[in-house]
Amino acid sequence: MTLQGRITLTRYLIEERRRFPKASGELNGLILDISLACKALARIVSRGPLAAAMLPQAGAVNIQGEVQKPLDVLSNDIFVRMNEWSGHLAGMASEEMDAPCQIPPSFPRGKYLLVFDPLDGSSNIDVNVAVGSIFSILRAPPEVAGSGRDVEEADFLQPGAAQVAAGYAIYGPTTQFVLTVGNGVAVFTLDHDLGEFVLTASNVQVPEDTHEFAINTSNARFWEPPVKRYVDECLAGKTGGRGKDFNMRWIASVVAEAHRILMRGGVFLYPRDTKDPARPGRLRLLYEANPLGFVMEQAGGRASTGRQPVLGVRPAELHQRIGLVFGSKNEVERIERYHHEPAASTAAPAPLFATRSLFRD
Ligand SMILES: O=P(O)(O)OC[C@H]1O[C@](O)(COP(=O)(O)O)[C@@H](O)[C@@H]1O
Ligand SMILES: [Mg+2]
Ligand SMILES: [Mg+2]
Repeated sequence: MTLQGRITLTRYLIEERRRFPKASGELNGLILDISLACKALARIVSRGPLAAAMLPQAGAVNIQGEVQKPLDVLSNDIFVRMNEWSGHLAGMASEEMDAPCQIPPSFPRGKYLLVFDPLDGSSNIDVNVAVGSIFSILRAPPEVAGSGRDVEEADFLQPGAAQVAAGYAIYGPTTQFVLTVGNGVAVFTLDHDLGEFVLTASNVQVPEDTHEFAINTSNARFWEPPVKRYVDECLAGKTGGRGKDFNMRWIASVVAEAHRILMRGGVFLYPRDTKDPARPGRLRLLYEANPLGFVMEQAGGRASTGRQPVLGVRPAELHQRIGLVFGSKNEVERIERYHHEPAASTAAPAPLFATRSLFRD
C-alpha cells in the first residue's frame, strides 16, 4: 500500500498553514494530537466487548446528571493525556469534566483552548451503533496563554463564531475524521494499514434542499408549535403543503446524524421543548452545537437554535444546553421562518380544515 497521490492529514495541514506564513504550526500540532486521540479511541471502540478489560470503573454522575459509561471516562482520559503535554494548550473543557482542566505546571502552556465531547452517542456504545468524538478549538485569552494564570470557565464562554477550528471523528464501519479550519470542510478516512488519516473528500458541500429529517419523535408532545408544524408538514408529504414526501432518520448519535447530513443533506432537529423547562434543549452549546455548527456552515449548510444562528450565541455556562437545528440551508431557514411567524400561522392546521377533510373540495 503506498501513499502515492494520497494526502494525509499531516500534509493537508501543512498546505493549509501555507495560507498563513506567520503561523507557528501550533494549531497543526494540536489537531494532529487530537487525531491521535481519535485513532486510539477508534481502536478501542472497534474492539467492543473485547476491550472490556481495559475499561475503567464507571458509574459516576457527571454535571449533566448522566451516569458516565466506562468508555465516556476512558475517552475523556485519552483526550486529556494526548493533549495536555504538547505546549499548544492553555486549558481544556469536556462534557465529562465538571470544571475546566488545567495544564499541569510541569508542562508548557500554549495559546489555544480545547473543548470536547470525548464520546458522543453514549447510548449506542453497547449496541454497536456509530459513535464519535467532537472537538472545538478556541483562542485562549492573552493573559492565560503561555505561562499566565489558570484557565477559568469564563475563558471558554466564546461564541461559536470565534472558533479557530472544529470537527469530529466518527467510529462507524470506517473511522473518519472531519475537520474545518475555516476554509471549507475536509473528510479523512483512517487507513488501518498505514495508521494514517487520508483525505477522501475536500470542500464538502451540504445540499441546500433535502427530503430527509431527523428528530426524536418520542418528544413530540413537548415540541413548540413551529417545530410541530414543520414535522407535521414533512409527515403530510405530498398530500400536504410541502408537496413532496420526506423520509425520517434517528440514530441517537448526533455526530452520526451530522455526518450523514454532510454526505447527502438532510435536517436535524433537537429543538428546545417543554419537557423540562429548566433544560432549554438536550445538546450542549460548547462541545456539540458549536463545533457541528461550524462544520455545517463551512459546508454551505446552516446551524440554528431554531430562532437564530447558533454560532452567534454568547455562551453563559460551560455545560449550557441549547435547542439545535442544522443541515440543508433551505430547510433550516424554513424552520427559522416558522419560529419568527406570528403564533397563529405556526399552529398546525386543525384536523377539521386539513387538506383531506369534509369541508375542502
Ligand atoms: O436519547 P435521545 O433523546 O434520542 O438523545 C440522543 C442524543 O443524545 C446524545 O447521545 C448526547 O450526546 P452524548 O452521548 O455525548 O451525551 C446525542 O449524540 C444524541 O443526538
Ligand atoms: Mg454528545
Ligand atoms: Mg458524550
